Amino acid sequence: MHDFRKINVGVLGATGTVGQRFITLLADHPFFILHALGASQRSAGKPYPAAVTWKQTKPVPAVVRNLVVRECKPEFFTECEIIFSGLDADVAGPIEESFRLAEFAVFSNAKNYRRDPHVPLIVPLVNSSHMAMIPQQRALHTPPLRKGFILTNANCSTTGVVVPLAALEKTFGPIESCMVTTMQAISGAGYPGLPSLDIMDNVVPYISGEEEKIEWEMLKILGGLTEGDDGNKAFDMHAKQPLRVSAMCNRVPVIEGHTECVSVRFARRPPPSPQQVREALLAYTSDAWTMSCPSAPRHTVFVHEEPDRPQPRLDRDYQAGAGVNVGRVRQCPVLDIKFVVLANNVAIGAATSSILNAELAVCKGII
Ligand SMILES: NC(=O)C1=CN([C@@H]2O[C@H](COP(=O)(O)OP(=O)(O)OC[C@H]3O[C@@H](n4cnc5c(N)ncnc54)[C@H](OP(=O)(O)O)[C@@H]3O)[C@@H](O)[C@H]2O)C=CC1
Ligand SMILES: N[C@@H](CC(=O)OP(=O)(O)O)C(=O)O
Repeated sequence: MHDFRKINVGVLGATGTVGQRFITLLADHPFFILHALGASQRSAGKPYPAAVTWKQTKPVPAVVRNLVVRECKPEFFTECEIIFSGLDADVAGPIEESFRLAEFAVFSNAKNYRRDPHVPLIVPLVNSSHMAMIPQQRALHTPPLRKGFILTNANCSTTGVVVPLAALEKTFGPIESCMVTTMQAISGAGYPGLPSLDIMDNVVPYISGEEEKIEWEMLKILGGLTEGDDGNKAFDMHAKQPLRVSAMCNRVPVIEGHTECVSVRFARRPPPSPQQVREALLAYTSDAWTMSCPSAPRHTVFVHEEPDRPQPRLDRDYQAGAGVNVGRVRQCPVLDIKFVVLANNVAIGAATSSILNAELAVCKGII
């Protein structure tokens, strides 16, 4: 474990589903000190416990009980260096930009900057190397930013798929095709989720914008970084080996934990066997683990052998929801291999990923 000075951090969207998980995970963190909380004007000015509808299984941590919620403006967060954003996407764009321009390191959960060619879209268990884009992002500003940047995590369902796919590509080379069908938990919609009469005893086969996000974000995350002739790194989104992705997204009556059925076809022929795939998933270790990031899971991918696992209620909190669960690895008669993924949408699908991204930035000397 590195010997770092502790860093003051702020959480924007602190009263939301993701914000509450940020607070739970940061309450006693070896690198970070929870220093300031931000939310809307509806909540600003109130002591945190009065502003939030607390829905975590642990009580409101002592470290935030006496914090007063602030408006999400840089001038109210001056003692912080790092900002974690769990803001609603409707407002995240300009607010996160204001913090970047004010020289804060912004680790965002929102979708707003994921497609920006100069913003790293990082799943910390997969592509931390994309942090190499940060100096170029800073240089785009006049004058160049000294410390500020925006770095985003991925959509929670994208995260669940790209972790096993990265493990498989590392061992077997490029994947040509991927079909994914999701069964997404209600908490993915943010508090209060869907009306009970819409989701109880029901499945909703539509989540606005979700399929397009997954189909696009996977290419940026699994793509490489190429050095341009002007020394600028750009994203090479599978230009050489086009990965084709098709996603079908559903909302199901589960509180937390996204389940995803995945089928893949490898470029290499013959493809690997199910047993070879299981071994590659088990052997895969993330940079976050090798760099001793405190929130990194020991098993990046936990492979279940039982025929009826993983299941959200039983498996979503394994390794504090920081790893990804895979089960039912088997031959696919249409593509090559198919399996089931379970990712905790609020942990590795959101807050844990952003915290791991910040831990990696500290371990890499970027902060
Ligand atoms: N839930 C999940 O599983 C995942 C969510 N995400 C993304 O993370 C972000 C947060 O999601 P989630 O926690 O579910 O959303 P919630 O709706 O639960 O929380 C939204 C947060 O944004 C704040 N907010 C709303 N409007 C404003 C404003 N005008 N100014 C400042 N703050 C504002 C709210 O504050 P207030 O309480 O005062 O209204 C609240 O703290 C979203 O972008 C979402 O897409 C990403 C991955 C997974
Ligand atoms: N949209 C996901 C949650 C999420 O990841 O959102 P976004 O891609 O906007 O960060 C869901 O509803 O389950």
